[in-house]
Amino acid sequence: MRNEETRNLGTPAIRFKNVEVKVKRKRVLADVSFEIEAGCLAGLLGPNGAGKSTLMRLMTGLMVPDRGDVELFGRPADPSRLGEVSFLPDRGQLPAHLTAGEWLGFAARLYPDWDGAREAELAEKLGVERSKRIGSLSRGEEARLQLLTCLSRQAPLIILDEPFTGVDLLSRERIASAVVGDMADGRRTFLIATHDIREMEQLFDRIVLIGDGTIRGSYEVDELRSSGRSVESCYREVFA
Ligand SMILES: Nc1ncnc2c1ncn2[C@@H]1O[C@H](COP(=O)(O)OP(=O)(O)OP(=O)(O)O)[C@@H](O)[C@H]1O
Repeated sequence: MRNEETRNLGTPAIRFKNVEVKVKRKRVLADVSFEIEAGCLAGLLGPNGAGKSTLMRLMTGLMVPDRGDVELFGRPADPSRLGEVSFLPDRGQLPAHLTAGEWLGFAARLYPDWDGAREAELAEKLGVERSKRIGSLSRGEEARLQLLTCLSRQAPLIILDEPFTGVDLLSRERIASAVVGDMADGRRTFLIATHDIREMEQLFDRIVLIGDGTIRGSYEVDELRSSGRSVESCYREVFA
């Protein structure tokens, strides 16, 4: 668990209350309620098609629920709050004709909260080559550039949807601890949807499990460990 003194234990960073979403008359989220405390690094875990990406899109305010409320830091999620949210979408596409360096220069002008010093430090850690054209990047290289873009902002809430898609095993481990773990100092809140449970397990403060559009449980990872369980064993118990 992060340092309690730096965690805001008051208003939750994320709050879903009785949220329902239908897409083409199919119920994708049903009566979803959970909270993530500010300063926490939380994992959103669940099988394919469980509703993780839908839930994350609701937080950007770019999608609205059919029922229920989504709040960030005590106020309704809304597109006007995108300045507070750094979002890495699951199928985001960067402009293929730009080089990585040109894209980063554009992003620095686009986002008022861009941190140039952090960008330089993370570019090194993530091994991003500025001269490469985005259209010529491999999936894993593009994923690193997406992560760099997202983490170079100072937004208080960071939402990452499958940040490691295409990234090789050893790099996933290194990026998880040296990049995400280092930044999770209790001052910002992370929600990360991932299937890479083993690499992320040590970093999570909380996990929220979702299956078939409903919340299957929300657990403090310290409490899980003190009852002799791991994130992976809990996932298996719930979804096996
Ligand atoms: N635009 C859409 N049209 C039709 N069905 C959709 C649409 N968006 C989402 N769905 C459906 O909603 C369900 C949840 O999708 P979602 O992308 O949120 O799942 P997920 O948990 O992120 O899955 P994965 O782990 O595979 O990325 C799926 O059954 C999906 O087919």
